[in-house]
Amino acid sequence: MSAPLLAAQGLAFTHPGGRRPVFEGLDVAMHAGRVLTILGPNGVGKSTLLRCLAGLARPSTGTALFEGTSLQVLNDAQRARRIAFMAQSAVEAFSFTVTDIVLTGRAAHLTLFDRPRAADRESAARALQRLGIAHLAHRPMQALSGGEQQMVRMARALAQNSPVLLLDEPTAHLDLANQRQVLDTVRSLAAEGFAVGMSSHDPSHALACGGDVLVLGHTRAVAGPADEVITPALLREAYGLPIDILRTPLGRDVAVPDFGMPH
Ligand SMILES: Nc1ncnc2c1ncn2[C@@H]1O[C@H](COP(=O)(O)OP(=O)(O)OP(=O)(O)O)[C@@H](O)[C@H]1O
Repeated sequence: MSAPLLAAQGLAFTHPGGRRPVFEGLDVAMHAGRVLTILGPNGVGKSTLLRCLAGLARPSTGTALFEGTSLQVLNDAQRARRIAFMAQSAVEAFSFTVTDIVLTGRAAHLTLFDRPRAADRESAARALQRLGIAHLAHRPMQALSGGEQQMVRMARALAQNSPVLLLDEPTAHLDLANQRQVLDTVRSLAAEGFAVGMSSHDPSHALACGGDVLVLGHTRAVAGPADEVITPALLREAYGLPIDILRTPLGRDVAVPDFGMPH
């Protein structure tokens, strides 16, 4: 396989004043044309890791490298031209329209005094189209549902057109069809050569995207190709309940947790 676009070795992160590291000794490699899905229970450190990989949080040990260059030596615009990051939640300037919000994803391609050009507007429109939300373009962000806002924030990350995309729970708040839309988009971005990293609470998403997976557990992290690493035993270890891997009539492997049964 080619050299990774984004890589980190021996990464550790401890919150200021924190007694224990959130994680330590983590190795991560993201390749062009491949998806990396980060799985693991609540609070295990998925968002923290994504923020370290995006250069938005400073690891206590190790550093993330984009094509061998430490993110720490890049300024905000240089970093944003390499890595687009979608946070799990964000406070938006709600009076803006959806198009205005998506256009902010183009900021790294503009100087302080530039107004968005036709090409920036086209990028924004393409990102909305791609996620099937072009009809929302002129709506005020304020008037959208939580799931619609989430799709808009993903469109903003797409409009940034950076070779690495890091998406923190891009399927949170979404109905099943919109989860499918996001997964289709993630797969097609990888097919176009982007390196896409995302966190998820659903191991089926990692199986559906293929590529690599990093399963963060409270005692260890396991990484490798999704179809090899994701086993019922590892999922049980990570989440603490029985989880089967079943094949659907369409031949897709899905992870099915045992949620118990009615009394
Ligand atoms: N500012 C902070 N100070 C101290 N600890 C924090 C702070 N922010 C987060 N944490 C802790 O860091 C750990 C990792 O949090 P993080 O948000 O990365 O987990 P996560 O795996 O993304 O969780 P979730 O699946 O619930 O979104 C958690 O135990 C959390 O309580």
